[in-house]
Amino acid sequence: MRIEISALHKEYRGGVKALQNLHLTIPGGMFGLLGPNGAGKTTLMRTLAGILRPTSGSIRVGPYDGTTERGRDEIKGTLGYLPQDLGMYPDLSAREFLDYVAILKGVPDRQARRQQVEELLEMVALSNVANRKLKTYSGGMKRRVGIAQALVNNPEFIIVDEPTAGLDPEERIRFRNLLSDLGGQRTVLLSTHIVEDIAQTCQNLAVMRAGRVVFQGTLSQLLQQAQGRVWQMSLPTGERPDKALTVVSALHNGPLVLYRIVSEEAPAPNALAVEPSLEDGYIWLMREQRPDDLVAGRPA
Ligand SMILES: Nc1ncnc2c1ncn2[C@@H]1O[C@H](COP(=O)(O)OP(=O)(O)OP(=O)(O)O)[C@@H](O)[C@H]1O
Repeated sequence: MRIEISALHKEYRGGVKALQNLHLTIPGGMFGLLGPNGAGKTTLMRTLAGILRPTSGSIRVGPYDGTTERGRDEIKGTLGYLPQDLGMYPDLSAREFLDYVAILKGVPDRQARRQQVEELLEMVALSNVANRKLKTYSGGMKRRVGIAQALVNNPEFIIVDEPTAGLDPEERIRFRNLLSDLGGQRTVLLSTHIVEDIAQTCQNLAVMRAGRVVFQGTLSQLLQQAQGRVWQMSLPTGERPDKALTVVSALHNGPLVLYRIVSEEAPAPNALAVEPSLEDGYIWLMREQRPDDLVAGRPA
């Protein structure tokens, strides 16, 4: 399912312009949305999910028009949403909770519900603990229940907002793999400020800053932007690179410190250009570029 957003604005009461002239095309499959806290990602997710009304602009989700009341209802019918702050009833078991969500989502037949709930529990590897109360679950298990509730009724479009925050590395990898599997047949929009989550799951991504999309393209296009702009140089401990430079990392090694620096020009005559990582590309977008230059292939 293809999603087209154009000239989207959202201004909150009180005058905060959370989305400003935002253009974005999500082709289908896994799609990453990366941006710092406050960039407007949650506002965009909530607007796409029909929870917030845009101030102006257009949204199309497959055949549905997200700017009309009817279109928003149709989108809700085809959408699964895992918000950042999903409320769960701590005294319900995962099985009871999913059954409850299925009732809310209009699966009236008890047998059909039971079958769906069992399939979902299986998919997120929680069948063997499905009768335990949710309050006894770890953070990672709760996220898996969260994705299971988003999958009730097999939606074509899934929005997942910051799903791996607070998870340990093993659970994070497990959750990412689960999302990648889902992206095989659906459109999955994954919003995060964790660069590694996107690097491991999405070929296509957008980067947001201050309510705008400042980059849209593939991972390799983002890396290309940072090509020739990532440097390594060593300085004796106690000396520091110029304050104006963007330092990505500093690795202490005996009497020397190895700095990784993102900069248009070589930061020192002996600095070596190195291959950029996705994190470097992201830092480059955040620190060095102007928003208007950046959307791959078309203006912001
Ligand atoms: N209900 C609201 N009323 C007023 N301003 C809001 C509201 N919700 C969000 N904002 C503001 O809109 C801007 C974008 O916030 P949003 O939550 O969409 O960003 P985000 O990229 O999702 O950040 P985070 O990762 O911290 O949730 C921020 O300046 C925020 O303070």
